[in-house]
Amino acid sequence: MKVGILGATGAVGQKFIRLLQGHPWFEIEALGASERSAGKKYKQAANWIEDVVLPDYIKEKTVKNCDPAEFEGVDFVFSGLDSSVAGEIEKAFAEAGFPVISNAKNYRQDPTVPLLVPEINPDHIELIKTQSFSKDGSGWIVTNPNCVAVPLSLSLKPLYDAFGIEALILTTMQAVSGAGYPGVASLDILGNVVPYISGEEPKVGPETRKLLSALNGTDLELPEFPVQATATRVPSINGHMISVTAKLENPPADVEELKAAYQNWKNPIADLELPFAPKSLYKLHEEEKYPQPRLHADWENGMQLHLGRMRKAEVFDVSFIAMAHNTIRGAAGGAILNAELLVKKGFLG
Ligand SMILES: NC(=O)C1=CN([C@@H]2O[C@H](COP(=O)(O)OP(=O)(O)OC[C@H]3O[C@@H](n4cnc5c(N)ncnc54)[C@H](OP(=O)(O)O)[C@@H]3O)[C@@H](O)[C@H]2O)C=CC1
Ligand SMILES: N[C@@H](CC(=O)OP(=O)(O)O)C(=O)O
Repeated sequence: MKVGILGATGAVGQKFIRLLQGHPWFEIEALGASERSAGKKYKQAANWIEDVVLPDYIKEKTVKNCDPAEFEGVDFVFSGLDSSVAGEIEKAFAEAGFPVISNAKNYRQDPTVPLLVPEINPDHIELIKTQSFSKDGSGWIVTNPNCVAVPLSLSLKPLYDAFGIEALILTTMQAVSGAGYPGVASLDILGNVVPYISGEEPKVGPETRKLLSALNGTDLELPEFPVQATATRVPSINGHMISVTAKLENPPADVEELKAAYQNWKNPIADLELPFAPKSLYKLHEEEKYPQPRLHADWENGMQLHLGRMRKAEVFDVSFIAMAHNTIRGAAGGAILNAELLVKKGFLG
């Protein structure tokens, strides 16, 4: 299938370009960005920050405006657009009949738009049928969650299914790549921790509850557990780490029962053979000093969810660490996996 990338010059857009090299189903046809970039060769428009060589055929592509009329012949688009413009542009593409698979936050809480992590809520893609962006239904939007909500929800899903969740307290340790490029000023982050990320904390609870909700007909039945989140920026490059403490409805008797919840959990996409799905979704680290972003974020091509420090908690019931690559599992890689699921389920192609 021929794909377009909106926001192709940005940090997430570049990750899409890198990850789509050699993809067995998807081929990059068109690259879009702002009017500052449109009309230039990609090599002139983008400041390439990936640590691989920029492919020749991408270097020489002319960047387009993010105008649906310029994307004729493209089967669907990935969006890594800045959220200040993603709302209008993604809507225009959906209205023009393009499926849009977005990283941006704008449509995540729209009740007709799936907020999708294939291993958690693949059934939510049915919501696409309730969308009315295009008259014939050919244009629609699917979003992937915030790069904290992805590892958090993946870490919670087996616990939610086995024990139920009553409340969460968590602190994030978010890598600098999450802030895009040039991102956080070096004088703020080198040898330092910044205890606040603007706009981050209010997204964590609502996105996690939407991901874990049950689809009843065309309605999502949202769980009600409260989430107390503190978002901090730390000087790691890739890999968002979260310290989670959970109050559960029916807590496990011991740590072994807690770990067994992950080992016994059935992954709903395990048999679909999606190219970007990690072979083993959960890596439960037994060493107390793991997981670590620098050592583990790239495992399984950046798509694995790392868990560690599983323990009974003195406050609430259980505590653990969750960690995943923020721009791969939490952004471009997650969006590619979403597209693969949508192909397999007959929504794309
Ligand atoms: N970084 C991360 O870890 C994550 C990011 N996201 C989300 O993904 C999106 C992109 O993030 P990131 O790549 O870091 O951001 P960047 O700022 O690096 O990139 C933004 C992109 O949007 C384009 N753009 C900006 N203004 C316009 C416009 N008026 N019209 C068309 N295109 C425009 C830019 O083009 P140009 O170069 O021409 O200005 C660029 O391609 C955001 O919504 C972000 O919240 C989601 C999850 C994780
Ligand atoms: N805010 C996140 C990245 C991000 O862009 O999030 P969102 O997709 O929810 O806007 C971070 O700083 O690490």
